[in-house]
Amino acid sequence: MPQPAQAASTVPCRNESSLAVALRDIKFAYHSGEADVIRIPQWSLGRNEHCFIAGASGTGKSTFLNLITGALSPNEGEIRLLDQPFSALSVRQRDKFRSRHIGVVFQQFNLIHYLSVRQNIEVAAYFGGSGKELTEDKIHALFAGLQLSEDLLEKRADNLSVGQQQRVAIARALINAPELLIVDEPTSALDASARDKFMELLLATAKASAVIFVSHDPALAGFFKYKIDICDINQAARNRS
Ligand SMILES: Nc1ncnc2c1ncn2[C@@H]1O[C@H](COP(=O)(O)OP(=O)(O)OP(=O)(O)O)[C@@H](O)[C@H]1O
Repeated sequence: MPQPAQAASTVPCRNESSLAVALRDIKFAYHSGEADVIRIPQWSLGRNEHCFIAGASGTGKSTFLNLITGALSPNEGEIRLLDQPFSALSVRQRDKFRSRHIGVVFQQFNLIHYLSVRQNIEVAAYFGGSGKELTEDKIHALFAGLQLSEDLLEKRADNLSVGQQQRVAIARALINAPELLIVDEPTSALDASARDKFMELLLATAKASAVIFVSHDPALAGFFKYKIDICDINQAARNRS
């Protein structure tokens, strides 16, 4: 069960090599000449640390996640992931880095609906460089950890319940044992007891990864030691509100 929510806390500073994410002097606007949507002088997350990020609509949570996954590039500043200069990599290098080191669970899960569950996971494993034999073992372990029946493996993704899709999306995100897991508001379709169970499974399965978890739902903050409001780190949102 979640612990009661505590006051927002930031992740303490560490030396660079122990960090999963390090942001410095980040500025981002969607169009040149427009006001910045993101302005973060400094923020970091240690390896194996799990951080909950809340924030009102429009304060830049999705933009922040897109910068960290490399879907967007900062106009200024540096993003280092796992002690690598991620934002300075070419698009191709960034794609490769993402496949190998970052797992993402999207709000809408983004499973490939016409592929089977197994194929969805194998595609991620292929791009992440995991071997086929290893992948079978990992699927087995992940399905056990996430309490998913292996009978689902040959089902098409669009024939799953929402709860099953969520857990398959986590299995897919974790198949390459990513050092960094990014989760964007995945519990909105669940009732309170299913949501708590989901959180427990997710965080236990991702124990060895750094996790950034974004949600509107303050009830989920209690699952995390570190919790912040995006406005605590994003000066652009703070100045707008
Ligand atoms: N593609 C885009 N082009 C221009 N502006 C955008 C674009 N996407 C988002 N914005 C703007 O950037 C700001 C931050 O949006 P973002 O989606 O990151 O917020 P959010 O905190 O994730 O919101 P929500 O909780 O509603 O999903 C908003 O003012 C939004 O209008």
